[in-house]
Amino acid sequence: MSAFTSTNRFSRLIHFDSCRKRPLASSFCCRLHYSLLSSYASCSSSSSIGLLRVLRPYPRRPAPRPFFSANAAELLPPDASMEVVKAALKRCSTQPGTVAIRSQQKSYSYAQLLSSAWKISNLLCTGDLSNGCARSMNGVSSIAIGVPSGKKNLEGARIGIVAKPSAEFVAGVFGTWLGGGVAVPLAVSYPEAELLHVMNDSDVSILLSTEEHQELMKNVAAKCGAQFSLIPDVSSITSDGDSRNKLEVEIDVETLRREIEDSKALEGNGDALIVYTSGTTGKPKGVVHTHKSVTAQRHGNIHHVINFCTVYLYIISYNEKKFINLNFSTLHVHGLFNALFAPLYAGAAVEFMPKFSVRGIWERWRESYPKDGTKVDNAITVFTGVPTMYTRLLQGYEAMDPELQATSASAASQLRLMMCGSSALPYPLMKQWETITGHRLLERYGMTEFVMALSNPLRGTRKGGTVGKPLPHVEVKILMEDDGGPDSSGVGELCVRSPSLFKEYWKQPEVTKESFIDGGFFKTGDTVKVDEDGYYIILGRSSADIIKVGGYKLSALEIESRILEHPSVSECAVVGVPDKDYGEAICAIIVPEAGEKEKTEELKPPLSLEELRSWAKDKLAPYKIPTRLFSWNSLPRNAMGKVNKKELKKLLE
Ligand SMILES: Nc1ncnc2c1ncn2[C@@H]1O[C@H](COP(=O)(O)OP(=O)(O)OP(=O)(O)O)[C@@H](O)[C@H]1O
Repeated sequence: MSAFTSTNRFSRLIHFDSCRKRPLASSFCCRLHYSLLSSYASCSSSSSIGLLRVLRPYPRRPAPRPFFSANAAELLPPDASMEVVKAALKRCSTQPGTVAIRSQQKSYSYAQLLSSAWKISNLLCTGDLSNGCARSMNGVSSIAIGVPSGKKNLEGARIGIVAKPSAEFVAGVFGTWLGGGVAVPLAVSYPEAELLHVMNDSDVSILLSTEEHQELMKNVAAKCGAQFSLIPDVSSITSDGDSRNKLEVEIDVETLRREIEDSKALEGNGDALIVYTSGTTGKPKGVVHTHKSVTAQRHGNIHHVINFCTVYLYIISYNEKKFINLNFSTLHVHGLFNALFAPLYAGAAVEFMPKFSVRGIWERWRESYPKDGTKVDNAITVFTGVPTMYTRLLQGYEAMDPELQATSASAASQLRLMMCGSSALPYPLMKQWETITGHRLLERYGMTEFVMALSNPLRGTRKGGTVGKPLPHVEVKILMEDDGGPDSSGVGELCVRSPSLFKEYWKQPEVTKESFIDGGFFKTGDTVKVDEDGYYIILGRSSADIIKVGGYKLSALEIESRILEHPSVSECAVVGVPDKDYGEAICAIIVPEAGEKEKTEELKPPLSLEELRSWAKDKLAPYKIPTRLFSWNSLPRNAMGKVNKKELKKLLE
């Protein structure tokens, strides 16, 4: 451990790395009360938790030793995004038929994916429609663009990609990279105003999309002065590969490999992606990720790809080599890096479900592991989601009849790994999921700006209410709120330095500059502390989740997690609202359990403030108990399932 004082004399920076344990005793400063985890320490895994009224527990999985696999870093390749393409190319040479993507009953091999990407890249660069790759659909030519004269490739031009999660989406991204462009994934579901904001902000010059969105997207492209083109369909194994003989396929793959390698398209210098933040704390910002980060060079052999590969490297070293990962979103880093690039890099197949469907997921798990306990070919083995997805899946489970519950729980228990991230996983939700499926969710902490930084271990103790420890090569500091002395609360803003850090906020040099402190550490804006075992506890966004009541600073996430234990509460958000006496008052907004809603008479809320306060008396300190309560039918959430608390506060005004 090393501790040092920052340039701000009121702050103190505490420096950790992944190998070290907790730096300071975090005794509580008298008027700072953060105790997200400590309050759980006394919870048994059974009846005291209201939400745990669940059936058939599965045995806990054995939790063996090391926190992070020691040799993970040695396996990491030297640059980021393009490394995924290189790995795909290698795989298509050595195992041409290996499935990369499954979507809507079709399978696409690594070779088919790359072949399409290569065509897209050529067409983006040359505008050549004569090579037979581009098709004409309803009078709209696919890829009819070409780079401006005098340029050898796209030279960093931004290529917007609007497609549901599909082989075409992946081919569009890979094709953009091979052509030297910067991919800007855009959501089909964005309202037009938001699409226009992102397109204009990132100066998208070419918009790629698929046939089903072409009318809307042509319009959007025209409004932004961008060119529009369709992404050619990627041929699938059933429609193409099966009908040709093995030798023919192998010759094609070899030619493709040579062409791509000879073209130097794989060098991949410069910017690779612009991903927009969720906009939970403000307008979405364009986060620029590079192929090869400056940090990676500075660190010599430490590689940018680490974050999205690390988890999969663990899995690889675990036992079997074949995984199928279920993915619904390619818009944010969780879906894009963790559930797409990482598994493709690792040689897994990614199965896309066009949109999140509770029934569809349970069905897919039951199909994967049918009643008799057997596992089918192409069974889903890995699942990663945001907490709201697990809440919805639980609601779906509760609505099933007992027989279906039994087969569903049994199927889910047979997946190899279930992960959770992107927002706080409430402890009651984690426990309930574990009771039903036997999986203790592997919770991680990440951000658009660095993908992943902290993680509970694949093998080892996964501590509820914490996000584990820094991943290998990730360094973190806490910018302390107090003087960091012996009575310090240990609470402060988390700062991260990692080979995977983004390069900049697109066209926002000032904001970029302000986001870093000396030494290249990025200020996350999250308030954290470290527990006695060195596990990090996220107390919440400093700007939205830390409520200032009188002299106390309280974590909204802690209070939410407690309220969720109430048997009548299905969802909950806690915010601070202005209060003339105390500065802020604690306001809880709950969504009642479905059954409770039905039981409730029209005018009587399912849970009154008095009932909540009296129930919470022995669960929360008096100053943490809400003084205002609203019961709503749903909480406003963004595409990532996150509650935008700034917007929520406006609704309460
Ligand atoms: N496991 C986790 N537990 C608690 N919070 C988490 C976890 N993982 C991510 N987060 C929260 O999500 C944030 C990162 O999400 P993202 O990059 O999408 O930005 P956002 O905060 O949702 O949007 P914006 O930056 O536009 O406000 C983190 O800063 C943190 O607040």
